[in-house]
Amino acid sequence: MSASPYDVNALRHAAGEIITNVRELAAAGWTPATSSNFSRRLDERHAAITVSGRDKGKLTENDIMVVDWDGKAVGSDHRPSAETLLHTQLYARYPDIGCVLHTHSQNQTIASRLYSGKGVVKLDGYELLKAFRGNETHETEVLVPVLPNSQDMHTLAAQVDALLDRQPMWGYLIDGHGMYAWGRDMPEARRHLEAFEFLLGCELELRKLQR
Ligand SMILES: CSC[C@@H](O)[C@@H](O)C(=O)COP(=O)(O)O
Ligand SMILES: [Zn+2]
Repeated sequence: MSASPYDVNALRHAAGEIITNVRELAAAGWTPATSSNFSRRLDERHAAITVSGRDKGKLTENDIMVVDWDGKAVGSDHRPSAETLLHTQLYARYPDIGCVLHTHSQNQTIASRLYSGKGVVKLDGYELLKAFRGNETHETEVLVPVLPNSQDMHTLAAQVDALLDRQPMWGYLIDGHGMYAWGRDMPEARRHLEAFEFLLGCELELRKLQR
């Protein structure tokens, strides 16, 4: 029997981490109707990612599989997330990225609709901006790009790459779709995702009050 191309213990650990964290994100209502997908880097060529179409609130080890940077399944007959390329492009580009989270919360979806014309949500002056790695003061701004939605992941991935060529970022919105956020590991990716969610919620509430 040939050896596995990835560390099976690393997979087990990554799967446990995804399952625990995603259960909490799902309980918050951020993964409705089987939407959303989640991944964790295993090594310099492989990531653990959710199987396509599964109920993200009820994940088990069977719902997590391995892919390479081309988005191809490794050692599994399951179909990886339809949006696998949006995860693997980040791992391939940044060796220090260890976790990518994609959710469909109501705040993320509504903000993506409201700001798709501008193509960006500007977050500035919030203390919570310090939740993003590298920020040490509220006196800064974080720009959250809003990309047009597409069912063609190569098109979306090319747009993300073009953005990353211009500016460092920890996440983006897709119009009418949801949010991608990432970090060096699960706690950091989750902190970034939660900060985006909170701050987008603030912007939406402010818009209502300012009407
Ligand atoms: C159930 S509609 C949402 C999907 O089209 C997609 O955007 C999504 O987030 C989940 O796709 P999946 O293939 O399960 O990873
Ligand atoms: Zn999605």
